[in-house]
Amino acid sequence: MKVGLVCPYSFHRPGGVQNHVLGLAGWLKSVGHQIAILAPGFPPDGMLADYGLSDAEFTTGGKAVPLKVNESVARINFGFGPARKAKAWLDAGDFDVVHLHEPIAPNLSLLTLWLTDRPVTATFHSNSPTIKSWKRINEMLPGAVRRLDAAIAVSSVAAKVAKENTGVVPVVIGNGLAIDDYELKPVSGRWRGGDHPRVTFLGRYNEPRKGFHVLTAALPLVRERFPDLEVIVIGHGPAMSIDGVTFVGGVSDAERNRWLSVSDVYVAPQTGRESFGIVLIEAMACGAPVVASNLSAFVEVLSDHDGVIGHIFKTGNSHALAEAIIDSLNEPRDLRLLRGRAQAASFDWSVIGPQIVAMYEIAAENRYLAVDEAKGRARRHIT
Ligand SMILES: Nc1nc2c(ncn2[C@@H]2O[C@H](COP(=O)(O)OP(=O)(O)O[C@H]3O[C@H](CO)[C@@H](O)[C@H](O)[C@@H]3O)[C@@H](O)[C@H]2O)c(=O)[nH]1
Repeated sequence: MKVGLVCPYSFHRPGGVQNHVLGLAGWLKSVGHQIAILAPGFPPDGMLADYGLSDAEFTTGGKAVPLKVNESVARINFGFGPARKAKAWLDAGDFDVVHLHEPIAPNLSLLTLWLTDRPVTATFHSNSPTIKSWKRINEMLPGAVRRLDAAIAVSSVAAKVAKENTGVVPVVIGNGLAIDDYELKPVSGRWRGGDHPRVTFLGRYNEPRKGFHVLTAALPLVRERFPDLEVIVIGHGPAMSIDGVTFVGGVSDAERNRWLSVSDVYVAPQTGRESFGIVLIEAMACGAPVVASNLSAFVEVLSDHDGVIGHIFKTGNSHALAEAIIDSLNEPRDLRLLRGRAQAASFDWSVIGPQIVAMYEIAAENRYLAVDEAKGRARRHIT
């Protein structure tokens, strides 16, 4: 199958949707499909190669501009320039299916949706309260969302938001990861990475919704019990200095996984609007015990047949977070290692990828039926 994937967010840095598109493209290619990616920005050196992709498989949709949305900064683009690029990419790609991500906002995915006559599958990633302007765009331009041939959401909460914003009822298929890229180190001593406990935070620490402030406020309480606690912060953001906290910056995926594999607790203190929580899966893949806020997407991702893996604390409450970290540090390090790893493996691309391909097949069938029906209507109109 020739698959064209569109990501509306700039590829200049890692992000949940970007990584999902890259991972999916890499897996599709590995099982024999032809892929092409269209997204704003330019991927940094090595980013495509890390996923087994070549430079020729990426086309830039132009420069992105930062826009405040969903308590985050989205780097997206829209307008005639990106539309021209999308049209040229569609013409050159001659795709069997076009897979758009987040095509409900004014962005490159929505432009591509307007421009293509091919079967379209969409994935909804967002968990933001209904955005009135988006809802209005979808009501004003019913051809846009109704044009989708198949729809996916990454979690139940993302499906609910998609339905509220567009009326579409998507099938839930989570984010994927390549489990073999994540290192699972055996536990040999009291602590996973040396002679003292280590807590790790991962993500855009300057974005309030990622909840880094909830963690920093919890640290003094945790240190009363574990004075030698080391705190590692992985992620892009402005220079910051906090006593006892090491900012390692934006690191490669391999380096990120290495830190996670020597962490005694991975803390996810996000305060809301998470649609899935790929970071939890990544941490569990590396064997890190998880302490996470009580967000519905997080609880869904952390739940296996025996209940919730790790510790959930009251969202935004630093005291509850401190207690959860202490409880987690007091448990044997290997308690949930294999259970977390098994949960992460259930999101391996070998599991998630075929479900997405099935949605491509549904999109092709639905498109065929829609075109056939339109032809029938035209014939009835003529006779
Ligand atoms: N290598 C590396 N990876 C990083 C770094 N910082 C973040 N990442 C990676 O970037 C990805 C996104 O992380 P988040 O910050 O948690 O997600 P988001 O961009 O807000 O994504 C949204 O969509 C995702 C996909 O559906 C959701 O999973 C997520 O909950 C959220 O709603 C994860 O794979 C994470 O490991 C870094 O410095 N280095």
